[in-house]
Amino acid sequence: MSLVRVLYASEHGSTEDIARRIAARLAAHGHRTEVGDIKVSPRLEPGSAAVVLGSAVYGGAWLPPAEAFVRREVAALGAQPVWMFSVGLTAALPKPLRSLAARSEQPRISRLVELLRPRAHHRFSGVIRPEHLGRKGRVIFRLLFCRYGDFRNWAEIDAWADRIAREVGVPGGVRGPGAS
Ligand SMILES: Cc1cc2nc3c(=O)[nH]c(=O)nc-3n(C[C@H](O)[C@H](O)[C@H](O)COP(=O)(O)O)c2cc1C
Repeated sequence: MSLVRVLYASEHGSTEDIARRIAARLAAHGHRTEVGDIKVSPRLEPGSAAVVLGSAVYGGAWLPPAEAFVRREVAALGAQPVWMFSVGLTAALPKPLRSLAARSEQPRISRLVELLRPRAHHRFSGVIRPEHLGRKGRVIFRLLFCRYGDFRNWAEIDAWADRIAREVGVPGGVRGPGAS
């Protein structure tokens, strides 16, 4: 059974949980998986047949270690199918802003997607708590009518992982940005 690496960068843990859930789901489909924290292991270990790569989004960008990882490992990643996911706060926004944010371009992340040309790039909602923000951030958050909470949609995450589980090992004719 070929190995699928699920690699993540997380600041407060919500992206790590999503990465572990994706890996568990892939394992449930019979794939061999390994989960890795990019901050701890900043190189792509050899031996995988596919990679699922995700980062929390801060200031419209992936966390610096995740961005650096993509740029450093672009050649090795290009030799195997890659799926990307970003974890942000779309669901924390008030309704009128939510769909706008979901559709809006995040240029720094788009550049990574263009570089890696993953089979898919998916944006998940994560977790936002008052203690994650400074005083100014909390004021802005309130002024924008944002909500604190855990907005992870596990059914959506499972469904995405299930699609990956089905596609791993299928020759890569569908390779392309495929942002969703
Ligand atoms: C200071 C700060 C800045 C953030 N900036 C963004 C952002 O630009 N875009 C976004 O979608 N989410 C943003 N978020 C939300 C985080 O991506 C979200 O809380 C995510 O779940 C964090 O993942 P982690 O728990 O793995 O660190 C921000 C959160 C904080 C605390």
